[in-house]
Order: sequence, then C-alpha cells, then structure tokens
Amino acid sequence: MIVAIDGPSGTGKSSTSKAVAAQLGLSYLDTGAQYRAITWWMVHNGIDLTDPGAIADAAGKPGIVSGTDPLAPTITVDGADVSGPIRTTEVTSKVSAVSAVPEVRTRITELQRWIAESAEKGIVVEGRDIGTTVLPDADLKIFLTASPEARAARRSGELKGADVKATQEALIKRDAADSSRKTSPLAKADDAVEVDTTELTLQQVIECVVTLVEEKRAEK
Ligand SMILES: Nc1ncnc2c1ncn2[C@@H]1O[C@H](COP(=O)(O)OP(=O)(O)O)[C@@H](O)[C@H]1O
Ligand SMILES: Nc1ccn([C@H]2C[C@H](O)[C@@H](COP(=O)(O)OP(=O)(O)O)O2)c(=O)n1
Repeated sequence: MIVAIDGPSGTGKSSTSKAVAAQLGLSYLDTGAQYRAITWWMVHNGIDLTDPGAIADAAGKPGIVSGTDPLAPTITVDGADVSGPIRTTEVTSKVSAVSAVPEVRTRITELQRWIAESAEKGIVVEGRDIGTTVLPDADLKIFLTASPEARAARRSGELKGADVKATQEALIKRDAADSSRKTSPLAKADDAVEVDTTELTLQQVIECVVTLVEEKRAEK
C-alpha cells in the first residue's frame, strides 16, 4: 500500500501522514525534510545558492538518510542528526531555490523511490510532487488544501511569537516558487482526491484519509 499525500505548506501533510501511517502500521517519509537537509548542507558548506550550476555540482555530495518510523522519524546528513537545523527560517527561505534545481530533484527522487520500494508493509509519502512524479502508480493519492489564512495561523502557532501576516507572506511566496518551477512543480495529480482542510480538525482529516486507505485496501 503506497499512499501519496501532496499539497502546499501548512495544509496538514506531515501531521496527517504520520498519524495515518502509525494507525495503519505503514512507514512514513517526509520528503520536505530531505529537501531541507540538502539545503542545510549547502548553506553549511558555503555553496552559492544564487548559482544553480554550483547547486547542481554539489547535489551528489551530502549523504542523506531518512528514518521512516512514523512514531520517531529521523533525518541525518553524513551521519549527523539535522532534524532541528533544517527547520530554521534561513533553511526555510532557501529551500525553494535549492529544490528547483533538476540535479537535486533527480537525486532526491531516486532516493525516495528506493525508500518506497524497500517499505515492506507499505508507506505514506508526503511532499509536493509525490503523486505526479515520484510515485505516479501510488495506490492512493491525496491532495490537501486550506485557505492561506488557516495555513498561516497554523504555522505561526508552531513558531512561537511569529507574526501571522509575515508568516502568511513567506508561505505564499514559497508556494508560488514551488508551483512555478519547471521541474516537477507542486501540483495535484489528475487522479488525486482533494481534501480542503480549512474547516476540518486534524482528527477529522486523519479519519478521512484512514477511511480512504481502508477502502483501497478492501479493493485490492
Ligand atoms: N486540520 C487542522 N486543523 C488545525 N490545525 C492543523 C490541522 N492540520 C494540521 N494542523 C496543525 O498545523 C501545523 C502544520 O501542519 P503540518 O502537518 O506540519 O503541515 P504541512 O506538513 O502540510 O506543512 C501543525 O502544528 C499541525 O498540528
Ligand atoms: N516533494 C517535495 C517536498 C518538498 N519540496 C520542497 C519545497 C518546499 O517548500 C520545501 C520544504 O518542504 P516541507 O514539506 O518541509 O515544507 P513545510 O512543512 O510545508 O514548511 O521542500 C519539494 O520541492 N518537493
């Protein structure tokens, strides 16, 4: 059972995917964390992020490993735990530029396909291009959406003290960059089920996705 969950920032992809995977005994992969990890390595190593050629040349260098237990997901770069550093505002503001470079996407996409193939009990993979590009044959594809106001309120709730308006502007800017890049942009697959989470609680979204997975399992 392979489940692809895509959508813009703050729609509930990570929280929903982790809970669904834990409830159904599936593995879990946060692909955004992988793009954040490669971005963190580039910042840490002084790569010029205004130069796509420099990003492409460095794309194969960091060793990225994702732990796929939904109750304790991990992410390391060359053996170091980077789960904290990949969430800084600096990485968040630079991740779209790095993840737009085709050589970065090819490398990370290969890694994602290998992780999905190796997941014996199945996996929930969340990101931006999972249903369209990474796993186009996924058993179930979900596309989560929510109003920009709801997404910004959720995000600024996490970043203690963050200004909701500034958070909303940064989020809209990142979504625009992720949606307009040439290589596998953020997009809904034609066969994805769209769930607008604006008026739903997280628990309702989880229940909705669990039901959809169980229906697919029954069909198999
Ligand atoms: N339906 C929802 N209602 C309210 N808060 C939510 C909902 N879904 C997620 N959240 C909260 O919003 C924040 C962002 O969710 P997250 O799962 O990280 O989104 P994404 O992975 O799409 O960026 C988290 O703090 C999460 O608990
Ligand atoms: N499959 C993916 C996943 C993420 N990305 C890029 C684009 C996103 O802005 C960044 C960060 O993704 P992440 O899911 O961590 O972002 P948020 O949790 O929504 O803040 O990575 C991507 O290009 N393709």
